Amino acid sequence: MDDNYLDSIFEKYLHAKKIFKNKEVLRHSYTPKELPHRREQIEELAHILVPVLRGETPSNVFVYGKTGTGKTVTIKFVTEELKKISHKYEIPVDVIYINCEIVDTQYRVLANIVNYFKHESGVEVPLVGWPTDEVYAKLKEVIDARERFVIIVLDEIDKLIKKSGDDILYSLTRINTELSLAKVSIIGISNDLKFKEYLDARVLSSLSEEEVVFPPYDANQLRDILMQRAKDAFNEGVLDEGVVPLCAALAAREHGDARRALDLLRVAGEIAEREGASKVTERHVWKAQEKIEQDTMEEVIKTLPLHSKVLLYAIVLLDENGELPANTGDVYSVYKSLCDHIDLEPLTQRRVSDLINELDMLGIINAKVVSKGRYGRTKEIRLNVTPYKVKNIYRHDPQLQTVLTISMSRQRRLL
Ligand SMILES: Nc1ncnc2c1ncn2[C@@H]1O[C@H](COP(=O)(O)OP(=O)(O)OP(=O)(O)O)[C@@H](O)[C@H]1O
Repeated sequence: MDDNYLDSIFEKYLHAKKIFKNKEVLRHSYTPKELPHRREQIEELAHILVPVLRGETPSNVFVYGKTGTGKTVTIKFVTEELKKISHKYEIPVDVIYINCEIVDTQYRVLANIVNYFKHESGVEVPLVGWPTDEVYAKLKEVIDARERFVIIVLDEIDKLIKKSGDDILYSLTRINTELSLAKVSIIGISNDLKFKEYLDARVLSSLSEEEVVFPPYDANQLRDILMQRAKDAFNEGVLDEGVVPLCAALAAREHGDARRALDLLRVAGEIAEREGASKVTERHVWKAQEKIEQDTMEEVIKTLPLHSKVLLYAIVLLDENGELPANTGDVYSVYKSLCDHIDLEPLTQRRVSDLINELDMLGIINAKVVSKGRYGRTKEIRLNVTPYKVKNIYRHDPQLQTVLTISMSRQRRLL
């Protein structure tokens, strides 16, 4: 390789203006000192929690809003402030934050709460193994060891309820009647309002004694949020004027998601940095948008349930064979042959039709209903991603190994 060529690359990066001052500021885990456009929600939450400072139990709260509307960051911000001020008033407050996407069973939630106090109580519940009743009994014992307020934040509470039912909420929302010293309140956070349908009426009414709604941000609000973070994240003068407004406008179009807006800004900066550019421009934002969309789609395809994966693979085979658009019946028969091939009990055609709608909603395929005159209506199914891409994503998927090893000629015979 030409030495001069490498030299010039090193020179280019060495002399490139540094884009980021502190990239951490743009990460999801960073809690900013100010939260523009969340004043109303902060005040509502403070109003709900203030009884703590008077020695009274605050109501349970249900917090609802679409993804990226600042629910988690606002709750963390308000509970941190509450801890500070209650310290001043010498009122012991513990805030236990649990992400139910990760901690998604009744046992694990209870164990997490007990283990939060392990330094004080000396009790540590193992990840599995104890009878749930025993963990619950231990939880009451450690919490009630002294007078205090315990606020349990259950983030993504819908995931927990869908997986493990609402028994846990039934116990936790009633726990105060079984305690003599401590007082417990629950803050449940969700971006899926429909999950309330899964709750028993009594559980629902005690969980949502209070409700705080987080509306999506509009483009102007996102712009303020980005401006405030950009100040600390980027070096002065490196952001072209149109960059922040474009990130804000693109994220507003998506449903006002601040996380998406921050990702766009960060990825645009990273792309500019990699190019050795001295400024982040709108072109970098468009590239960032493309990259994020690709990454998201990949993740969605990777994490589909098994039957949807097999179904998608059937559509890929039809595409490779030049047989798209196909109707539900055609897709079903290839799906069924693939299931037989890997010893998987096929779902009914009706259920598969639902899965087709889901893949359509996720944007992976396009299923358009077309009228066939007096023969009724049918769906025309097309693939929205390249077959190569799907195959590449599934190449290392252990669940699909048997399907992937079907030879080309065999695949043709399945069709
Ligand atoms: N008003 C705001 N000011 C500054 N940053 C914000 C604001 N709102 C949201 N953010 C930032 O946007 C990102 C997403 O926010 P957060 O995680 O709180 O959203 P969420 O509503 O809990 O979303 P999800 O339901 O997907 O968990 C975080 O990085 C957060 O710091």
